[in-house]
Amino acid sequence: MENSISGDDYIYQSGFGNHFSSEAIAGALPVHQNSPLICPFGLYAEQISGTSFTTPRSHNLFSWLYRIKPSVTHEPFKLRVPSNRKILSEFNDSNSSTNPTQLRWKPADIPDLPTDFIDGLSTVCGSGSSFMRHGYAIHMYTANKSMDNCAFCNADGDFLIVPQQGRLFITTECGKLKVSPGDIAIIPQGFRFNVDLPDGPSRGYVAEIFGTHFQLPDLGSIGANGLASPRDFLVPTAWFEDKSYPGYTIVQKFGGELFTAVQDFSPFNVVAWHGNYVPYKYDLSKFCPYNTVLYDHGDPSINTVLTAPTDKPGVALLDFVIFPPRWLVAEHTFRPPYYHRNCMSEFMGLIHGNYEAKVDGFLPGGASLHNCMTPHGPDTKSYEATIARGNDVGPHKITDTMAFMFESSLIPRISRSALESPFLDHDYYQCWIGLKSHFASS
Ligand SMILES: O=C(O)Cc1cc(O)ccc1O
Ligand SMILES: [Fe+2]
Repeated sequence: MENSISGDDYIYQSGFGNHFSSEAIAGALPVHQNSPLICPFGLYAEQISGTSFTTPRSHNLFSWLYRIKPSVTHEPFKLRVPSNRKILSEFNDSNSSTNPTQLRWKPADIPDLPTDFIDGLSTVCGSGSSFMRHGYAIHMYTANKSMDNCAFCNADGDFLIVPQQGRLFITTECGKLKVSPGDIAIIPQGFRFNVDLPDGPSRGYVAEIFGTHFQLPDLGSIGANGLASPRDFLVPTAWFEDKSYPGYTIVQKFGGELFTAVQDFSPFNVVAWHGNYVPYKYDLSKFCPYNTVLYDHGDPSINTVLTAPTDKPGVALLDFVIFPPRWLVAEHTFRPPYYHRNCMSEFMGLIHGNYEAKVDGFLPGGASLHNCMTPHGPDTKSYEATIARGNDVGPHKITDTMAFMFESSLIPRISRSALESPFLDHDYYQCWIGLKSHFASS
């Protein structure tokens, strides 16, 4: 691949789970070995692992980075003051509550004060613990300024970032990712990255998973093709800067706390790398939805983009599911989502447009949480409108919509800041109160 220092910095390699290689300078990757006595161009070899060394090969994740200075070259980590106390990585009585009520949040305002991606992160809910390597956290962010002279490193888990407003130009140790609303980005545990906000005001959602990584769902009887195609996942190409940066700060999230370490050079000094442990992005409009073509409503699992598994087959730590534009064709069928209570817990967000189960109140940038076994479904207005349209509706395409769900088998606790948020919609329950009995026994 061409060096990206001049010209377009955003050159990608494609494929999910490949073992990639990338050189910003031809010849920078050692040939036939990972740790030569002296690496090409005098670079340092450094490995980053995403799984234990002995994880079976099918799931083993690691990359080799060839860099100008190794990432260890920094002053000691110190607890950052002030830390961002709104970020949680374990969930207990002291920081969060259980709550079976249907919860919904209006879109949060973008702050007036200068706020970067790190300071703008706030945990909504989650379960388990980053220390125990099992669990997840759902955060949201609002930000208005680029990260300046600093890089973020999350030692706790992988980030799946869903921008809703404003593009994110993310520089990683493997290269650069341009992520627009409608795209998602995955930054695996441990990678250093910087988020630049070219559009200013930005808002979005983050699912963080502890102890495992995202994979493509099995397709079962769908066959070999469909849903998210491996070739549509884009991985950066090597990009580096050989610059001294006095006071450059690494902000390391470790056990939910933020630590800082100062160094005098850019962490984006990787001239070449190879491996399968990589940041990547995916454009949700590339998703190829499958669905019912005759009658009834398919379960939302049919729209799974990525899944983070547990040890139990078919039971996800966290599924990332989307509700994209698509044709609805089912006959004599209530086409919106059915009423239901789910043993899994459902956090939903809306990237743009409207969601088919809610006529109003669920807005782009907002969120809802329907916890384990909490009843939910279409609001009164969407139920009545669907019934009023009757049976004879024919094929209909729903457009201008992109809702998504983070669905987990672990029951989330809700953070204090989310429950005390001025954006919490205290009247959410009202959207179902008007559902009338249509029962007629004769
Ligand atoms: O609750 C929701 O809106 C998400 C959802 C959508 C759907 O089509 C079926 C089940 C489900 O949980
Ligand atoms: Fe649901």
